[in-house]
Amino acid sequence: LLTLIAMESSQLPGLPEYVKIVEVGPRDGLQNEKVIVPTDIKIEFINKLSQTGLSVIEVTSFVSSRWVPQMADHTEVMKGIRQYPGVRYPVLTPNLQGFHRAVAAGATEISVFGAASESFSKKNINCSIEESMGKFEEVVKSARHMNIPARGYVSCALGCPYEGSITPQKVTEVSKRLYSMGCYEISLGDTIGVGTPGSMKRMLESVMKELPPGALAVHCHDTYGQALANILTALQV
Ligand SMILES: CC(C)(COP(=O)([O-])OP(=O)([O-])OC[C@H]1O[C@@H](n2cnc3c(N)ncnc32)[C@H](O)[C@@H]1OP(=O)([O-])[O-])[C@@H](O)C(=O)NCCC(=O)NCCSC(=O)C[C@@](C)(O)CC(=O)[O-]
Repeated sequence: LLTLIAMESSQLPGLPEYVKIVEVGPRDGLQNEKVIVPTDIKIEFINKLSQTGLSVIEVTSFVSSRWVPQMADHTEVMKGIRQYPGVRYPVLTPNLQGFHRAVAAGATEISVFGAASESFSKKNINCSIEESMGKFEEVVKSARHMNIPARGYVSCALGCPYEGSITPQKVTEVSKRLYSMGCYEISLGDTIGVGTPGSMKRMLESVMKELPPGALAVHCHDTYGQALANILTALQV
């Protein structure tokens, strides 16, 4: 699982010179594993990732353990990892409760996570898109007061497991709200991997009418083997 953001333009036509990788394995990779991975193994995994040259590693989620049991040890993981110089360790925070717990555990960067699909928002974080924006406003405002950078995810940017197609306009609208409230980077998630190079291009062209390309990332799941093609397209748009 990779989240990529292209920076600057390259000598090669259509390809960027530099690509930022946000490693999300310890969080997104593990969150759906049925067997609970022991905390010390997670810590060792993250410490090893830190030694690979990655500059951003998403560590865990400060969510409800009833909803995501695999992330119940968020505080122990956050406190237990070795934080290497030059590496950032963001965590997911859906609301103020999660944010305060994350900060208490030593988090110095956070992400809020919304959706462009009403049904997905309800199933994932138990509230409507509108309600989620209110919660995220509170989190991002508190983060800004503490000089903690905030990212924003938009799930279902290329399709929803419950609603099917999602319009690029809806993705643009949600992205714009997250950016306007102070998220420095918006990660557009192909949550169920149904995107194609064509739908990726259409969605990004819409979002890029409202947001600077440098503030955009893509988060591609490889469910149908399309992630690399979709990422390549995103780098070229
Ligand atoms: C958001 C909630 C918490 C709302 O859950 P809720 O049940 O609506 O929350 P609530 O405010 O009504 O409170 C109910 C109980 O939850 C507790 N609670 C309330 N907030 C927290 C918190 N932060 N941490 C721990 N506990 C919390 C709260 O204290 C209370 O406890 P009780 O009084 O009943 O004992 C819940 O729906 C949840 O935890 N959802 C998790 C969703 C999740 O982690 N999904 C996976 C990540 S998103 C993703 O994978 C997509 C992404 C990012 O990768 C991009 C892509 O691929 O598209």
